[in-house]
Amino acid sequence: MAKRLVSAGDYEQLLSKYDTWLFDCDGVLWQGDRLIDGVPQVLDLLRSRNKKIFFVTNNATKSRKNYKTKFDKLGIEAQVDEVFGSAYAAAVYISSIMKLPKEKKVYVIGMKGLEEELEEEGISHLGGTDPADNTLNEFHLKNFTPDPEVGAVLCGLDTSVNYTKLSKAFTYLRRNKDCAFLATNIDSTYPSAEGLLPGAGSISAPLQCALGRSPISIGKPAETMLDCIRAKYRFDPERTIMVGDRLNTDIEFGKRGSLATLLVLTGITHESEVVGPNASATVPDYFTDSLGDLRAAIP
Ligand SMILES: O=C(O)[C@H](O)[C@H](O)COP(=O)(O)O
Ligand SMILES: [Mg+2]
Repeated sequence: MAKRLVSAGDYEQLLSKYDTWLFDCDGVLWQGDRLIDGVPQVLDLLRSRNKKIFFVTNNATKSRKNYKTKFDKLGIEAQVDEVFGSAYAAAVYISSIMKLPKEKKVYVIGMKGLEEELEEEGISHLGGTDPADNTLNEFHLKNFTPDPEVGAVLCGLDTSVNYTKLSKAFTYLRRNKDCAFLATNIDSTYPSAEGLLPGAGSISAPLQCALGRSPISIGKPAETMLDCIRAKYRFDPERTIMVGDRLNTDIEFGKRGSLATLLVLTGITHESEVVGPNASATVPDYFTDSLGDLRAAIP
């Protein structure tokens, strides 16, 4: 049963109980570029109490460096090394887990930040922001010569997705059974400042439909990102809490990592999915309306 946090005492108890705080970004810190009220003050409070903070986002449109720029612009103290995004996790997965040979390439449906993380890991890529792929011209197979070195297709949130990119990715995957089908994440929707939009899962879904096969999804709830944090930092899972807005990614991710979980209602999930007759089977340990509520614990 999820415990709703209501009093200053409830928030103070959370602060005392957990030393490491993992924050989802979209729907928790912000909606699009609109900062959620009280977030900077709560993060400052945690830092003043010497808490370790990490940002763990499935949003693959930005690299860790891009996120540092966004944090700076929004007036939130954050270091690049505290940011773990699904773009970074995908690059690490391809280089260190899949061990894609260096001569092989990745066909990308995604944005600049994803390409930057692949480049940081020394992974060759094509597609993505290439102007030749970002066209609304008709696509004809007779005009397409697939690159024989493509060994994986990687799909992330791409606000410029089109038939050419989907057709090239489809052709790579259909013609080469050894070509890996990867997704940075499969979130169905994206919580923009003005409301929900199709998420990364809705970008790879057409390929899933056309191919009859699902991608390997690297972001939350998969443990890849937690493995990336574990590879760099030591933390006690019993004194670590994951704060998120989506039950089937953030809260499931926390549970799989044996972390405590706090759900906030400023993103995807509604209270009726947490308590009552229609509650989801994936129940957080705690929930509250907004991360900003923790200001109540500020002396
Ligand atoms: O569609 C997506 O990629 C996601 O909605 C998204 O961007 C989630 O980001 P997060 O909530 O993990 O920060
Ligand atoms: Mg979120």
